[in-house]
This record gives sequence, structure tokens and C-alpha cells, in this order.
Amino acid sequence: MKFTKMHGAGNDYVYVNGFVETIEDPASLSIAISDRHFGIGADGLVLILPSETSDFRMRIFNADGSEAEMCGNASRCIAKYVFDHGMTDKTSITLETLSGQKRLDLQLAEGIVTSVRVDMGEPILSSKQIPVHSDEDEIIDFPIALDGKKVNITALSMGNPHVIIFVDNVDEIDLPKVGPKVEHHPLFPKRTNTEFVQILSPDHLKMRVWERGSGETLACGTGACAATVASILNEKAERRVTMELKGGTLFIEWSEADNHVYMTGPATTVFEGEYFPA
Ligand SMILES: N[C@@H](CCC[C@H](N)C(=O)O)C(=O)O
Repeated sequence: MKFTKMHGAGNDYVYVNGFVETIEDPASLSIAISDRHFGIGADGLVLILPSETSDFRMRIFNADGSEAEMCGNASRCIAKYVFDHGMTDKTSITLETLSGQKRLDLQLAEGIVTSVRVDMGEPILSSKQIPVHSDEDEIIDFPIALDGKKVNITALSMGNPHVIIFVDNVDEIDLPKVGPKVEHHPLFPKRTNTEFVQILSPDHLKMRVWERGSGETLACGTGACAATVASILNEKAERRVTMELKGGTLFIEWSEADNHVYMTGPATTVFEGEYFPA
């Protein structure tokens, strides 16, 4: 199986061209190839597929084999992949995902993709749709019990579920300990991604992420968008922010004009190779 290893701000996936390769069991393949010792090493698997409704279709599998509805960093990498591999000459590309169609705008310098802007659509605040088991309509600055302590959370969906917790210093968080406790908290029937967010200034935020199904990753695009929206809802940030993540920087805007969230960031090819399934 031919593959390409790519990353967006350090969030690394194995990309497989589904126009050429047939993958019968992507969930098991994702578990195998994601292993950083016995596999290729990645946060998961991304399939680039034909679509009947958009230019391309994405399927994204976490390192534990679970399929996610959406991935912000992978959508930028897909834009670069299809352009660099001559699968399109469009610089504005539509992408079908399990959370609807997204638009990807390539930014080029002398024909080279320098960054990609993704229209991530509208954030979903309704508890039922996120989903959160709660009688509250929305979960904004809402107290929950975590490890016997009271913690205030904001929950929302960017197509996939996110919980945001504001902290004074993200570097002091014991993420491998607390991340799984939020991910598997009984409030979240589909589990959740979790972002710990530090406000450096109203337009400059820093976050660390514990991803559902993959653990700590160096960046999460949907997570950066969710963290920005939560910061605005909690009156901690402005509409346009620079988000510092462990693996790089993303620029996020929650537009007042159309209520859509726009994410701009890098997409990098690391290497191409051939994988021999066991
Ligand atoms: N890294 C991604 C999100 C990947 C899916 C996520 N772990 C989930 O299960 O929802 C991003 O950049 O958005």
C-alpha cells in the first residue's frame, strides 16, 4: 500500500489515496500504522476518496481505530495532497466529511502551497447535538465534578465534540492523567476531545489538546476552532486569534458576518512510502 506521511502543525497522519488503493478495514489499519514502534507512526489514518457531492471526500480514523466526523489539520493536508499530486488544479476545493461539506482555500507562493484556509462552518452549541448528557441547552462555563474537584467547562461541536477548560498555565497540566478522565466522562456519550486553554492576551491563546481516540497530539484544528469559540463565549478573547499549539501556530477567526469559523495554517509533506501489512 502506497502512503504519504503529512502533518499540520505537528498533527501527523498517514494519508492513503483511495482513488488508487482499496482499504478493506480502515479501522484496523489505522491502529496498525499509527503505532510509533511497530507501524509507520501517526495520530491516525486519513483516506482521500472520490465524492458524489464535493471535489473530494475525507475519512479520518483515530489511532485507536475510531472514525471521527471531522479533522481540521487533515483537511488542510488533503488540500495540499490533491493539488501537489495533480488531482486538481483548483485552488478552492470542496471536501465531503461526516460533518458536512467544507471549503479549502489554498494559499500559494510561486506555485507552492504555503498555507490553507478552511471554512470550518458554524460551531454547534446545543447540548443535544454536541452531544452532552444534560438538561442544560448549552454548556458554557458549566461546573462538573472531575476527580473529586469542581471544574468549569465549555462544550461545543465543530462537527466533532470538544470540551474546553481554561487554565493559568497549560504546561502545568498532567494531560495523560486528566485527559482520559474528561474523554470518558459519563456526560459525553460519544466521548470528547479536550482542550486546555491559556489566555496570553485577547488575541493570543495557547492550548494543549487531548484528542478522543489518539491521546495528546501536537495540534488539533477543530480543537483550536472550538477553543477560540469558547474563549469568545466566555468573553476572554476577540474574534480573531493566534493559537499557539505544541506543534505550531494556527490563525482562527469566528466571523460575525456568517457565524462561520475560519482556520488558516500549514500543511506539510514529510515522506512517501510503501507499507506491507502483517
Ligand atoms: N486532529 C483533528 C481531529 C481528529 C479527530 C478527533 N480526535 C475526534 O475523534 O473527534 C483536528 O485537527 O481537528
